[in-house]
Amino acid sequence: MLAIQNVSYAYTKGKSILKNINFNVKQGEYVALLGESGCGKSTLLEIIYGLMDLKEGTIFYGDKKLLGPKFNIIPGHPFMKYLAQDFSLMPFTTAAENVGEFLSNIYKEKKQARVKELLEVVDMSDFANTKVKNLSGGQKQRVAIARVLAKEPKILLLDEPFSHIDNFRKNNLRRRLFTYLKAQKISCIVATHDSTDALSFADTIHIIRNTNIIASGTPKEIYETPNSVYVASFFNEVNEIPYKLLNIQKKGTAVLYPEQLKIVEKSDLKATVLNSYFKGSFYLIEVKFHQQQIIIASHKEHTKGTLLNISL
Ligand SMILES: Nc1ncnc2c1ncn2[C@@H]1O[C@H](COP(=O)(O)OP(=O)(O)OP(=O)(O)O)[C@@H](O)[C@H]1O
Repeated sequence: MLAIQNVSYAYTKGKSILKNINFNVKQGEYVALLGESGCGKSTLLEIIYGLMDLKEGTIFYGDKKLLGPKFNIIPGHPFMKYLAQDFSLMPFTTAAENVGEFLSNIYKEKKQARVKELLEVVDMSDFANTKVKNLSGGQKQRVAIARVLAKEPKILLLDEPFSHIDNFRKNNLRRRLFTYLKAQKISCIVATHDSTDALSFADTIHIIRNTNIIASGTPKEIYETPNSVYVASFFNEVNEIPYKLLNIQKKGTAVLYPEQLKIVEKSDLKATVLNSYFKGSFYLIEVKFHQQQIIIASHKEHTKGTLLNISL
């Protein structure tokens, strides 16, 4: 449906932000772009939306080549909506008016029903008649999400869509929004730092580093077989332990999440407890293993100085 082919970009000559980016997005697919701050996620969304002219690379929507502002008087495309980090709302009108701004006034009842439906998706029905300037940051963000959905885009580009929303609401909102998008077969590309956005909901994750996509796959593939510490560290704490310290006859270093190390009754591998951190349903135990500090998940707390037997 959407094909991003060999896209490269530099704001200033000789300083590449993105190099040879390639990926496809199918109808109804949710693609997450994950990467550290400044790696070019927003730039890529802006390019896809048509806010920048490309010197290298092409973007196709089906057979149609998408062009930048040089060729489009009004940048952007009718089938695609982009939610930037600044929301772009009208502060002096109500949440409902913002959501309905681009909907036709000819069919008033239809418009009202659509606005109501979308405010329900983002759990903002109670604030329908509140002026946007009187809403909190998170509430504004929810109105902005409803607004980009109003005209039933085929593709949605979301830049850190839940960054202002507290955890209590975030999980609920994510479930509602992504269920809605799947049901409507709306494709979406989300730029995020938040691993939950990606792990729990995305169909495909692309991880960007130093101008390139360095890992792509389903959330399960990327989580279970990360190709580097950078990739793994988006999802969890990570330990890098030389194989020889784990008594494994292999060159190199193992990349292990805390839950991949176990505390057992007996083992040749000994570690001394430095700290226990309560994480709600489990503890993270920081231990000294040889000269290294590593982190192990445990269902119970361990007191400082305890000698633990550990294994893989
Ligand atoms: N208009 C611009 N002119 C020049 N450089 C820019 C411009 N916009 C962004 N940059 C630079 O391009 C790089 C990528 O920025 P971008 O906003 O795409 O990153 P990001 O991954 O979305 O970051 P974040 O997660 O912090 O939002 C950064 O080094 C940034 O300083």
